Amino acid sequence: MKYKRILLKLSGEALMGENQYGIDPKRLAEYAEEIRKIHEQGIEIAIVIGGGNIFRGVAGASEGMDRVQGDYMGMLATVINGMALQGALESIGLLTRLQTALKIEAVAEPYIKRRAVRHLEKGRIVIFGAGTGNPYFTTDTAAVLRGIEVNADVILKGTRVDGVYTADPEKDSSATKFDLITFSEVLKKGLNVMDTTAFTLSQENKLPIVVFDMNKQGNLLKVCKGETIGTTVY
Ligand SMILES: Nc1ncnc2c1ncn2[C@@H]1O[C@H](COP(=O)(O)OP(=O)(O)OP(=O)(O)O)[C@@H](O)[C@H]1O
Ligand SMILES: O=c1ccn([C@@H]2O[C@H](COP(=O)(O)O)[C@@H](O)[C@H]2O)c(=O)[nH]1
Repeated sequence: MKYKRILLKLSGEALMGENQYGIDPKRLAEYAEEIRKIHEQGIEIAIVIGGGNIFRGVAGASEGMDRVQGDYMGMLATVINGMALQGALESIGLLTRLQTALKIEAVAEPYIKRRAVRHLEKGRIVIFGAGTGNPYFTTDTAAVLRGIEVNADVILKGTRVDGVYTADPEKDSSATKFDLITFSEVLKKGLNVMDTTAFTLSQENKLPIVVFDMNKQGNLLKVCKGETIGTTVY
């Protein structure tokens, strides 16, 4: 395997599956199965999951809600997704821990870096919920932050697009995909597959990101084997 320890970023929106809102149990089960395949290869797995299938602070703010209030709601949405993923992983026999940046002690451990690392060393899958715990951030940035903190080898951004394109492929059908691109180019060209803060933090800490299609069976394992899947940002 190419990586010993990974930080997997899963899109909240992707959890909707074919639905318009919420969590599709079928999609959740598929993701759990993909994660099981890499776990059995001995890879240490930390996960950050988004909340876009439930709530985003900017969406609330655009309808008159206080932005900070909305952001905390978004962070709580990521905890709901984290709990759902935890349930799906445990139902197929994987050991997990959910740690949250906001204290919700009845359902999760508080985020403690040293403890997270110990869980990883013991082969437990660690899910980080509630993003960074601060408003005005995203779970992409949280993924890079936690990736750096637990010393992951790479950020694997599993999403519904199969890489970084010259423009948003969902809006521009003539956009073409990069196999490899530098952080500087991504930032200079304003490619928005992740937010600028996430890319900058990764660049400063020399932590590569692989953007790949998580909805294609076997892709996660292929990325971990080092096959050329998606786009590597370095
Ligand atoms: N240059 C680009 N290359 C590839 N994707 C791009 C680009 N610009 C914008 N995108 C968009 O980036 C998005 C990445 O998907 P993703 O589901 O991870 O978004 P997200 O907002 O982080 O999700 P969530 O908040 O639910 O976790 C896609 O919707 C894709 O269309
Ligand atoms: O560190 C963080 C992470 C997230 N938020 C809020 O949660 C939502 C959902 O996260 P996505 O990354 O968009 O999936 C986000 O829109 C923010 O409102 C946050 O405030 N801080």
